Amino acid sequence: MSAASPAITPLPRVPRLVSFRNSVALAGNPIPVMNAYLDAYGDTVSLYLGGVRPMLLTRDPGLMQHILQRNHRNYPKSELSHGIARYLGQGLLTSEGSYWLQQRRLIQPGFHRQRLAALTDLMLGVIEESLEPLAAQAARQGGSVTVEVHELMTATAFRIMARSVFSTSMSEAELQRLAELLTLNQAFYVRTVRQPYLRPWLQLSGQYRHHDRLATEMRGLVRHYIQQRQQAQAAGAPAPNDLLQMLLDARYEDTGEPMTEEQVLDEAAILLVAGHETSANALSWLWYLLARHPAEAARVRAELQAVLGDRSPGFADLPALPYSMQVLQETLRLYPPAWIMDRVAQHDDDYNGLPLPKGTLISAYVYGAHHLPRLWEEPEAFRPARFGKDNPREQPAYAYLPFGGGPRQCIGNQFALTEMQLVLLETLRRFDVELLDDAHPGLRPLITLRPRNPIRLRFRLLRG
Ligand code: HEM
Repeated sequence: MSAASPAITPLPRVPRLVSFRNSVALAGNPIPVMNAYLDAYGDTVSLYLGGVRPMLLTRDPGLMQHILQRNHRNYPKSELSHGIARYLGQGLLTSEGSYWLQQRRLIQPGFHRQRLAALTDLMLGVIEESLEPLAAQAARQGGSVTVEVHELMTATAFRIMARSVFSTSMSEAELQRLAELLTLNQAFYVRTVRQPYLRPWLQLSGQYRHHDRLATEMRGLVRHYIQQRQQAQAAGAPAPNDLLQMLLDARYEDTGEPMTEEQVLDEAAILLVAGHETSANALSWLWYLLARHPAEAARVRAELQAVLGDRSPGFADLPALPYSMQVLQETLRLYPPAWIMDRVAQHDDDYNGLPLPKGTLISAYVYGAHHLPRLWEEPEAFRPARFGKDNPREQPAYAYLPFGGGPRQCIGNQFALTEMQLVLLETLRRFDVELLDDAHPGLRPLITLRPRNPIRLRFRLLRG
């Protein structure tokens, strides 16, 4: 087959009846269903989402690169991604075309290294606030405390994000309500996508209206913080160095104008959502893996002791702690929070002989590529050494894409890696982390890949 004129290859198709029969299983946990389809039919397969919506599912790195990078102009996000805008607004994550590009150009500089370095202290403060009560409780209880790690990491990552955006601490009740509203709407949205046949009933039973009200409440909470900031500044308060200030200070290159309050609200809400749940899930899986693999935890601790001695890490220390980064990279391979991404063909196209007619919905199955035995030796094994400098990567481009790829790659990837590295190091400086329950927590793939069941671990104080 020549690269210039590849033969047209008919795409394997999961029969519609099989798609429909599996739609309930797919709604519960799509990962085993998708794996089974791809194992049976090949790396790219066509199926019916919920037995209704035709879709092309792929774990082929080449095709993923084609839609995300090489020919990205032809592949905007699909209605699956845009639909969430109903609950989140039109921010970077949900917008498209020239509006997206203008916003990306405006916001990208806000994530430069100096800002990240400036946010490090704030992150360390939040981590300290999360760990200190646990250390105190462990000390009272003879040296250890039981932790449900997904809850702890969600609260920590949410606080890090909320403080990075808004600086001033929100009340605990507001934080919790905000997190709850985001979770409720996300779960509802995913249900409407995976079980489209339920939509008429959800409409009739007032579920859509209810969730619209929750979205209004969420926006109200965020708006309150924006207005508070504007009032403080009008009264001459100094400007904090946080992401909200970055959004308020940003000026469009062509007009010199700032964003409207609605735009700032949309972008702030998107940062909160995109930035906390992804990291929270990655960190939860990280603790599960390290508790399962104490030798790996010991290796991270040895590295941090050698580099930091007894002190906390600063931003400048992080590059000197490569093994902690490898542990994160391997966690993101095994449990990529953004486990699937969707795009839709705007015009007729083809890839390596595979016709991709206008309107084709394509799901880039990141989890599938990260677990493909053809690409990864013993793909289910937790082996941070894979990402070592001395271990040349053998995978093709786009075999590993926890932060996506192409122009819509995650804007917060450095932010996330910094935050996660700090959580990892600060926790291991204080605690040994032990597994309480041998069972795998299971997967709950919503928009992000959560653990299905609680992950209960024992945090044992290292000193005192
Ligand atoms: C482990 C943590 C994270 C993971 C795995 C992750 C993953 C991703 C992925 C895969 C995309 C691309 C989605 C697509 O192309 O369809 C994305 C986009 C995005 N992420 Fe992240 N993310 C993480 C953390 C963060 C953080 C901390 C922030 C904010 C501080 C953030 C903000 C965003 C935004 C705004 C976008 C949309 C960018 C655009 O379309 O221009 N993410 N993220």
